[in-house]
Amino acid sequence: MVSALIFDLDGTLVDSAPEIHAGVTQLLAEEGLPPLPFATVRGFIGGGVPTLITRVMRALALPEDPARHADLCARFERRYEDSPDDLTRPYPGVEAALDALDLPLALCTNKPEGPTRALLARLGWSARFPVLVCGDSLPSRKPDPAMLHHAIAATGGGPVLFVGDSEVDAETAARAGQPLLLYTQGYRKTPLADLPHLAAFDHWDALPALVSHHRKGHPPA
Ligand SMILES: O=C(O)COP(=O)(O)O
Ligand SMILES: [Mg+2]
Repeated sequence: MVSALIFDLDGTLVDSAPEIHAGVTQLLAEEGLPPLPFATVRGFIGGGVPTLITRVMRALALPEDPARHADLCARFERRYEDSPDDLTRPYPGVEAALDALDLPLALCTNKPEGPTRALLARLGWSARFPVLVCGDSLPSRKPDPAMLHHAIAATGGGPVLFVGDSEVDAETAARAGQPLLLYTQGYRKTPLADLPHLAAFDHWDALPALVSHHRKGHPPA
């Protein structure tokens, strides 16, 4: 019997790619560097801010420089938390689906805690997720399974269903031995068939019934 639902955030509950692209674009402009295409930056989302900045630096063939990387991460995160563009929106049907679920909900996101809390407050979602495990909550980030293990422990020990959108989420679920419900409209680049998952869904309207179907038997991942 499933006792909690654990959600990824970016690309799963919300489309944050326009905001992340705007932040990267401003950062690059401040550095006197050209912008990267939207689709390129969207494809860099999923591993957290340090991974995003590493990918941006590589895409522009910038030399590996840990001090510059740290500086760019810090500046990106400051802007991310302030969200001057306010471009991030829930995917269609998310709020109704969350309202319909009668299980404890938690977030397990590689987005840092500051921007996560600020976004939840802007969306009026702060009370929805009593448990938050964010990209800077623990020494490691997804796909290391520690974040998911932490979220499971904090929601009563499981069993859980993990809901995510990306290669990172599929690897995290597999390494944690947990079943994944895969949202197909996020930032995944790999064909669905190549990612381990219990079930997939294209629209949030389908999620409550999917959860009802899987919560009783809790089939193995
Ligand atoms: O911040 C990211 O890169 C991704 O965050 P997510 O784990 O919520 O998809
Ligand atoms: Mg995601």
